[in-house]
Amino acid sequence: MTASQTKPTACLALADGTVFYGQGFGATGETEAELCFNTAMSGYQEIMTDPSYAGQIVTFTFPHIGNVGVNPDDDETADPVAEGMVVKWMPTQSSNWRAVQELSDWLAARGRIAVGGIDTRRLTRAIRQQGAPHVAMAHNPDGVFDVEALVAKARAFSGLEGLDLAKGVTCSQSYRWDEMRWAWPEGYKPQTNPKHKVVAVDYGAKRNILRCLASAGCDVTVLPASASYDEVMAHQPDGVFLSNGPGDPAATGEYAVPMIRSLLDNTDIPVFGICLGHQMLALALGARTIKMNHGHHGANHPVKEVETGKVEITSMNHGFAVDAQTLPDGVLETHVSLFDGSNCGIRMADRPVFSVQHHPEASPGPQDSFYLFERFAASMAAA
Ligand SMILES: NC(=O)CC[C@H](N)C(=O)O
Repeated sequence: MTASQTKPTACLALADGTVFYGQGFGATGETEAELCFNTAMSGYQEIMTDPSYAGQIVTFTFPHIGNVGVNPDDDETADPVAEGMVVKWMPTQSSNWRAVQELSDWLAARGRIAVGGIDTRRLTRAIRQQGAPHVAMAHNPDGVFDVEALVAKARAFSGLEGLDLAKGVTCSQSYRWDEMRWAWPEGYKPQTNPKHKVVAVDYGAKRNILRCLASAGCDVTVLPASASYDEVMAHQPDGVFLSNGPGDPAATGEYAVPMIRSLLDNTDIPVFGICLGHQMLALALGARTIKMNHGHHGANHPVKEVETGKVEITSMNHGFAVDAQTLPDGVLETHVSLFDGSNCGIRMADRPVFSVQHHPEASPGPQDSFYLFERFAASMAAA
């Protein structure tokens, strides 16, 4: 029997009333969220555990999801933070020497709903056309759904605009990070003696970003998102790192921006930001952020470094973007997306203060962007 002939056990309702039926896996129950699509062909576990996906359900355009199972090493944080997943084919039994659990059991243990047997191509077209929709999703083994109630739930979902979700995924206390990357760009020598004291502000940091900082020679102390200027400076950092994270940058900026502004006004220490951290820095410098239609979520996004003309293939996950038109004098646009020309990087013209929209830590994805960590380390060495 194909999935379409089997009695549906999961239902996905879009706010416009479109309904998709499929086979549920993972946890049972209901959830509502914004729906996005991710085009990466690998890394589903890293995607599901990327804290930046809080408040979102991910549609995977690659059809074979779950086939390599899950393992504890690939988590970007302790639990999945994406609300749920939508896939084309039901996961088959996993086959990989690293797998310790099936995707479905892993999701069930973590309370995350998934649906398979969905026409993800049709769904992706709908997301592109209407912009990331608000949806409600239910998994019920009895196959009984109150579709009208689900559509109403989807309509009632507030959306991500105005939501500070970083406070829900940041660490509760400061901690040290010293684990290194496991794989290296060709010819790269890991820095085993940390030289630079770095405070990493955690808006929802992925572990592999912290590993990359450690591998570039940073002695990393991670602080909660709400850390004040005084709390940051108490660590006497050589540099400050601003992490990725979920939700609307303008909302998180309400408390993050004053800290970053104080840092820029009162010190000349290097600052490096990634994704939400990039947006925080841009806001602190006086630029604005905007909601994108359907965002960028994938592992093959070409980004051009303006100064060199060099193109890097990057990993992306963002639904908001820095509006390059609003960058003030003295702040340069350093990187642009070759998909749609949107801003992917900035730097202050006269100081080692810079940030990028993409995820240069390469998990998942290639290693083209690792130079950014080395650039941050070099700017601290030069300071
Ligand atoms: N990965 C991120 O840090 C995402 C940043 C922000 N939440 C956005 O959606 O644009």
